[in-house]
Amino acid sequence: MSANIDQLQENMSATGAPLKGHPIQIVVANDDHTFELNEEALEEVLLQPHIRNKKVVVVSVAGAFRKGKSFLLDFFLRYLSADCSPDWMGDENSPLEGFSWRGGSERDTTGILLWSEPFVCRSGSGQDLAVLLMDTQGAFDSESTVRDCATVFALSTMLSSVQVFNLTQNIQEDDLQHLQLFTEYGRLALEANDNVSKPFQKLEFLVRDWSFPYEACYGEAGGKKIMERRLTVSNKQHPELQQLRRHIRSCFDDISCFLLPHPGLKVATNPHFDGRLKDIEADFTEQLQILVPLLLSKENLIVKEINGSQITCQDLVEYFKAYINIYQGEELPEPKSMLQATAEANNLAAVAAAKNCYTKEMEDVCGGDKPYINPEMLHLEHKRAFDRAMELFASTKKMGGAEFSEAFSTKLKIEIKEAFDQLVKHNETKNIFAAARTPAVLFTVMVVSYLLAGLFGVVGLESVANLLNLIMVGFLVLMATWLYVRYSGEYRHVAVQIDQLADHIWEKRGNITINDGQSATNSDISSSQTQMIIPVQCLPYTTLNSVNFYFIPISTTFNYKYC
Ligand SMILES: Nc1nc2c(ncn2[C@@H]2O[C@H](COP(=O)(O)OP(=O)(O)OP(=O)(O)O)[C@@H](O)[C@H]2O)c(=O)[nH]1
Ligand SMILES: [Mg+2]
Repeated sequence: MSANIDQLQENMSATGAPLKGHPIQIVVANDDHTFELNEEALEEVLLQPHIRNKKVVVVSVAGAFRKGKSFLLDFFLRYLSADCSPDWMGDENSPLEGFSWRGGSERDTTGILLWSEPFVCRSGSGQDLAVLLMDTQGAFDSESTVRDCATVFALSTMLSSVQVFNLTQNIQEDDLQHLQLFTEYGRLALEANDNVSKPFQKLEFLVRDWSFPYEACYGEAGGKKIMERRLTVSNKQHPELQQLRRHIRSCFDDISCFLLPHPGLKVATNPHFDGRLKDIEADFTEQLQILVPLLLSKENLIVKEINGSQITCQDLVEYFKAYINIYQGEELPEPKSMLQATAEANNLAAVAAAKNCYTKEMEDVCGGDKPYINPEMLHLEHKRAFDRAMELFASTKKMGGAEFSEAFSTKLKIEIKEAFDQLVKHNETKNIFAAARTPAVLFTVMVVSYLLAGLFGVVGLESVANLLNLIMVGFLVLMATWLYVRYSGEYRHVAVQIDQLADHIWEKRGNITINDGQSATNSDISSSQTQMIIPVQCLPYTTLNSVNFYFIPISTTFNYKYC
């Protein structure tokens, strides 16, 4: 199928004119669900000297798999090969050739293909245009993800001037929903997304096997009737349906519809059918003779436009490269199936409800107007509220199954943990002792420095006394600065630094105890975490030596014992 451009086949078309060229895979679908551009092949097709500077017309056929897309494209090929002559259908015994098509239930076309030889056609205005035919991988086969289908549809819509949306039997609501999803995926990728100009050009709904000609006749007129019915927005419709219709209309400059009859049982069911006209119902070929010129006759050709300017084959190469890059990257959100999107939505709703339950419970315990609560109690309350929230999440009916919900359950746990951390911090700020920690620590250091300075001054160690005085002044400045910042609300980062220093000293509080060398007992040292004991014996006796002095400031820091 993925033939090489070097091996130019020269098939004979049904009209007797040589069918020059072959299908060539431009976008390759890899097994790991990535898409790759075959740049070399693309350039060989589009940079041929006789067409590279010509304006380009790109006609693509896209839609569900196994619905006769490639088969239809081969009739387009016949028409263009016959230079749009009226008897382009040719003789009734020639097999249909060109893009690979076949019967059976398994998918055939993968990725995106172009016909290797663009057709040069003179437009109604006398300009020579290069016409390209694009075949696409069918959507919704069992091997493709939603993302694969959306990527192929979006890429082919972005790169074509006419997108034929191939449907069977009717235009159903799910067809419109998929069209909405796929076009939105394409629109998202386009940078010039101003929501005013329409991103794509012509969309042709092509309904195959139309079985109700008594309701709407085959062809364009019947198609128009059906399309108006399906795409009309009315106030009676649910807003969701209205929005879907507006979205589709806002994506394309022109939308039309064509109803094709069933081609007959030989086409649909005979494994030996090779596309010859004599096996196809006359109704079908008659309508085909109307449809193909509607899309490809010289007067009806639509040049590919991007951002309002017509582009050449050479420009198209660059757009192919740019667009495929977008779909190879991670910047676009993952398009989801309806079930997945719905399951995600109701799991997220369950997470929100459970988190709300937790927040409400905790607000009753330690909300903004509630007083400080003991941290252990707070932890117990948190556990209770957490269990209730998790129970609520588990008991809420959700789509997607237990495995799918697992990720959301983890998300809920993380969110509750974050909320609890915030509550703990908030609770801390309500503790007036904690709030007073910084000034208390600073004040304590000042007083201790002052007392020790006096002590050292008396015994004649002036330099030590001066150093301690300096420390005291330093802490006085810190205290003044801290008070100013707290009062004015300016230079808050300075206050944060001072708080950190105070916290650091606070944390070391239990480690500094001045003792007389005797072993400390619980009764004479209030801090049970004594680790470093500095014997006061190393200090000379002072006037204070007879005073048993425990200096324990508010919420206690240092334990000094002078004997
Ligand atoms: N019922 C019906 N069958 C058709 C029609 N046109 C072609 N077929 C048959 O549909 C089968 C599939 O044709 P293809 O052209 O390979 O279909 P496709 O959409 O390209 O399939 P994939 O490449 O797998 O996406 C063939 O057996 C055709 O004979 C049609 O209008 N109606
Ligand atoms: Mg195909």
